[in-house]
Amino acid sequence: MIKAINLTKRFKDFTAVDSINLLIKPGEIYGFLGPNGAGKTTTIRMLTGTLKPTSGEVLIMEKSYKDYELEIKRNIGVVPDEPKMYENLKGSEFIEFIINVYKLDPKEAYNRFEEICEAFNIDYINNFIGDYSHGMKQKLMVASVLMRKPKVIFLDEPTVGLDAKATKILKEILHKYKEEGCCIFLTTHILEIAEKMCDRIGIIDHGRIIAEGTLEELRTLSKTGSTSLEDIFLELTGGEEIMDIIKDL
Ligand SMILES: Nc1ncnc2c1ncn2[C@@H]1O[C@H](COP(=O)(O)OP(=O)(O)OP(=O)(O)O)[C@@H](O)[C@H]1O
Repeated sequence: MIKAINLTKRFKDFTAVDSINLLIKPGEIYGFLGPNGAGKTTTIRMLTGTLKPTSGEVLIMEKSYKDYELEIKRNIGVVPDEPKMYENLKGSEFIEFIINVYKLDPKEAYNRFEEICEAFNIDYINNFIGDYSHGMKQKLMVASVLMRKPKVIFLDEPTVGLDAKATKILKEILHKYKEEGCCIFLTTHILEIAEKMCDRIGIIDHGRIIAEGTLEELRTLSKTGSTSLEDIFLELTGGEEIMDIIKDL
């Protein structure tokens, strides 16, 4: 469902994403991890058609953005790291806008939206988005994507700003969608989320995928025999040295 072939992005002479390959299937939750600045958001932006790769190719449901941009965009849902919404719209107007843009059946969409609002405690859609907190915007953005039930969902740091209950609900909904055959690609710094939710994990560092596999497969890469994703992540990305520095502080 999601395929990246030698995907590369250069900003002038800096290579942010360096020839990465991905293959993510229906019914799979793929966690994309990496230190700050590793290339996660740049990758998501290329996978979702908002940033043109320098070279390489992205295929979503075996189609490329070059030839099928609109069709792909109708079938994917994107929760960006910063929820960008029109601040002078009310939440209800934003939802109406989404229903119109995606030509959704209004009755069906509103029914689903209401259910999601109940689950996420969204009771503020008659207020202006400009007055929402980051978490309130994030919940509305997540709801506007889930309402459409897209076949492929990309989430960049989806739990940032969400409270514990909303995080739990999001995890449950994503699990349900995965069971129904949806393909989910998410980035997170919360390794516990990756550990518990993801079928496979890819670790990117300096623009290159340095490890990929199930949690079991990643555990075999640990030189110290550790089974915790946090230890494996730090081993692979050089974070262990930092622990030595902290000891000396
Ligand atoms: N438009 C841009 N112009 C120049 N450099 C950029 C641009 N966008 C991203 N970069 C650089 O590309 C690298 C990867 O950035 P990216 O946002 O993909 O990292 P990330 O893994 O998502 O990081 P974080 O976990 O901190 O969000 C960084 O060094 C960043 O400064």
